[in-house]
Amino acid sequence: MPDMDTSAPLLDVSSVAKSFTMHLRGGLRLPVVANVAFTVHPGECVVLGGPSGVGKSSILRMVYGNYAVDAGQILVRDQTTQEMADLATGDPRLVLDLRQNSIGYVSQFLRAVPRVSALDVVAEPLVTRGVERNVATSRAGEMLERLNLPSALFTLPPATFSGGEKQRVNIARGFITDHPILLLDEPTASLDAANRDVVVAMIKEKLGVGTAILGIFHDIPVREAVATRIIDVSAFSAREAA
Ligand SMILES: Nc1ncnc2c1ncn2[C@@H]1O[C@H](COP(=O)(O)OP(=O)(O)OP(=O)(O)O)[C@@H](O)[C@H]1O
Repeated sequence: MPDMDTSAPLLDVSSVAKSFTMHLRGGLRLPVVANVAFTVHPGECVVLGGPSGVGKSSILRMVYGNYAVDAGQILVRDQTTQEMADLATGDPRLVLDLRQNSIGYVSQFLRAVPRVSALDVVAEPLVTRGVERNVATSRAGEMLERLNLPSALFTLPPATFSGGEKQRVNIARGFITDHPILLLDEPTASLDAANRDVVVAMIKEKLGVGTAILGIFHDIPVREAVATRIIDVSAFSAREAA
């Protein structure tokens, strides 16, 4: 594998703009952000800050390829080739490849799949990467134990779990792989103090091994504990500029 160049960014966003078109409102265009530009280097935790509605989640979703961009580049270091690949203009296949190897995402809410146990939900990203199922399941169990999920829940589907239990399953699933870039959308929003501390420790471990993290953290103590840099997304607001 090529050496990791720690001075080079893993994520390089430039000139990104996004507006939403409201088709049910006669095609009204709602500008959200423009000229979004930042980089994230190995071992950095860059936090997107700023008031509600300013575009933080939209930026995270564009970086994961969930929202199309109107303009700009989202360069992601491809773990396989070590080249920068433009996720903003790439085809869906490139987006899926990057998600498999290079960029992970912990959304705010778990998308519960009926009848799949919590253990299997967490183990699945490892299994799809070729890890033997029993090894993946045992790793998943360790992650869930660390996050204090009662072991009686391990074999149950998370659909009926509490908000905080679902969120812990989601975090375990997002942290079980070693993607070099990790996107976190308020991973501690529904957690109690003890579990928040576990997640903060898990984030710091990721940073320690050179993972580049981009996240949204409304919880101020968590943000202060993990952020290496805070970007005020108001600076990219397309509404103020309009
Ligand atoms: N799919 C969508 N369709 C239309 N408008 C959207 C869509 N997603 C977001 N928006 C609008 O874009 C703006 C930015 O939303 P976004 O969720 O990115 O803000 P945020 O900074 O993450 O807010 P919060 O801190 O409240 O979560 C909001 O005005 C929102 O209504």
